[in-house]
Amino acid sequence: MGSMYRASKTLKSSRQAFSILFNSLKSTRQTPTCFGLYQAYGFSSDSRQSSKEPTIDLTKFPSEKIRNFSIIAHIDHGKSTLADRLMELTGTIKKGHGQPQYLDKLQVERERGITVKAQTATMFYENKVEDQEASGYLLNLIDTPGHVDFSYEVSRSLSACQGALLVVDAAQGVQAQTVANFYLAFEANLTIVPVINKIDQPTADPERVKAQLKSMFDLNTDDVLLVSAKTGLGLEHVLPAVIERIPPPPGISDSPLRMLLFDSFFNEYKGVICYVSVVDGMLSKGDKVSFAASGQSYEVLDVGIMHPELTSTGVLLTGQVGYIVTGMRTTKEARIGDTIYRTKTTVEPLPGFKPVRHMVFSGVYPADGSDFEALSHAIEKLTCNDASVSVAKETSTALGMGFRCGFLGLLHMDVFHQRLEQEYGTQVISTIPTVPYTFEYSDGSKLQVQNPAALPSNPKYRVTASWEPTVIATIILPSEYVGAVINLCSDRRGYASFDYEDAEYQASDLVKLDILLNGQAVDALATIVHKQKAYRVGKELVEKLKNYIERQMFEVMIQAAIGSKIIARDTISAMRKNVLAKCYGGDITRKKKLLEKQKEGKKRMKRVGSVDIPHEAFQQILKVS
Ligand SMILES: Nc1nc2c(ncn2[C@@H]2O[C@H](COP(=O)(O)OP(=O)(O)OP(=O)(O)O)[C@@H](O)[C@H]2O)c(=O)[nH]1
Repeated sequence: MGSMYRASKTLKSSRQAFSILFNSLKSTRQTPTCFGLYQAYGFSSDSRQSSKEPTIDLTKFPSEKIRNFSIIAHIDHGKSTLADRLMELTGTIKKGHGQPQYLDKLQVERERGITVKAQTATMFYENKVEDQEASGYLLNLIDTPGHVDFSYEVSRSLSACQGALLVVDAAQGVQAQTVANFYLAFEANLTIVPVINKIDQPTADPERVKAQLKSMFDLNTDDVLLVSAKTGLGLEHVLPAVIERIPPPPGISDSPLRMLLFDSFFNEYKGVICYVSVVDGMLSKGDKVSFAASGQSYEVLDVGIMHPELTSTGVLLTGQVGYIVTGMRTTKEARIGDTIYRTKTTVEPLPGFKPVRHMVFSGVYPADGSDFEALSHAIEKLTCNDASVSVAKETSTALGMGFRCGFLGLLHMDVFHQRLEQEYGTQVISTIPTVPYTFEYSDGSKLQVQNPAALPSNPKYRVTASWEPTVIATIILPSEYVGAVINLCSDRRGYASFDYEDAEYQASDLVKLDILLNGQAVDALATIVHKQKAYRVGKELVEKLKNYIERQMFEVMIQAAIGSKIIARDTISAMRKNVLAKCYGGDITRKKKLLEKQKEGKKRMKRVGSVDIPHEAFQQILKVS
């Protein structure tokens, strides 16, 4: 790679423009299986049933013997592999455990080879300093996702840490998410330990990467650790550096208990499991605790650490990170960022987390309308493990009852759908993702729209102005590609796995594009587009729909319209389809089978007016750029 070029560019970008990236990221969907939740969330079969006495004595680890750190990096720079090696080195997992990237526990993570959930592991390590006796330390490691859509996971994880290993690929050097994650850690006042990984690669150039770290982040080149998480080279220096450079957690052990609820998940047997970091004081099993935001109180039924599976310890001390089980039944009671304290004491609540700003909204509907309740339960449980999704009920004439969900980006949205399928066996139809737009009418009123269907097609007052959100995007690339990337940016109105932050709304010429079937608008297919693109998008939508809608007993007219103006149209001619035609009136079982098959087929259809639309049509429309 040549010299680095760093461009900050305000990209007028509705996230629709990310669809190329999104499509390339869409994994091959596999037959949904209900993934073993115990495995996914680190319950060994032991910890499910046994009330074994804790064997780990955490009282041996006062704050000065604790280090809490995250591993942060750009995608694929080797965080999870490094986490594996550190866990092996400390005996937390066995060498050759047969499952690389151990902390990537979700099926979606293993299939896509990316981390989407931050995972914590507690390790015990004997640190030997020359001429001194070895001393035992408790190290909490949090492996974090690299993709920008999951940066909320990173920022929450950092709140439970005092330091971070900033991992950089020795060949690729500093990339967009290296920069973004560095600043997240820097702003959180964490001590940063730079680690150049993959030095075993033939194209590795650690000296160049060291120079980047110095020039971009002012990190001292002498402090940079050189490792290969693959071969184990240089790894022996990592944990001593963590202990030496990262400060212990600053809490006060004889102050009243204060804990931060930084993550949670739902377990069918135990209810909600809360991941906590003990800021002050200590907690024991049987204690009564209250949650500041929800106002609820509970008895602590189990308390322990992630070692790396949930392991009861009976206590958690100041500075430690672990889990608590309280018998909490509904996921709504666990509000991420909440402060937990001992009931009947008064404490200052912790600052919690910045509210999430959702970038992309889409409707999520059960593929079979009757599964609404199942979808509702699945979403409730999944959002317990992914607090960055917003959920509100909505109804569509075409798709029935469902939810409007807000996501941090298109990859996040896609992963959420995949988790619904894989972990809860729920098949969903999602509507075209949209960013939130604002419209102003001639009477001076303004409308914020997260769902294109909610925008009147023929409003009472004329639209006088419209705005779309923008981002400040940072693209890091070798200088020889600058021209090509700038062209790509202006053409796609925003593209790449770059980093971005919210900027203000900008005026933009937006219109609502309706899709009509035999004159009736399909609310689930409505979209808001730029006026100049409306004709092309309308034509594409009509063509795609034509390919997916089968011939029916009558003619079907497909139209794209802006208000009352039709901008594209096509027709599917009528066909009489009699499934029993080939039965010659004889075999009754065969007749029944065919009718059953037809009924099944109908179930996979959504009816708009008199027209049946297959589920696939809705899924495929997502792919329109
Ligand atoms: N050659 C070489 N490959 C490595 C090394 N460390 C990791 N890898 C490979 O790099 C790829 C990505 O590694 P991961 O550990 O999944 O990277 P990650 O940073 O956790 O990825 P995300 O969580 O998706 O951001 C895998 O194929 C690893 O086997 C290394 O030291 N040398």
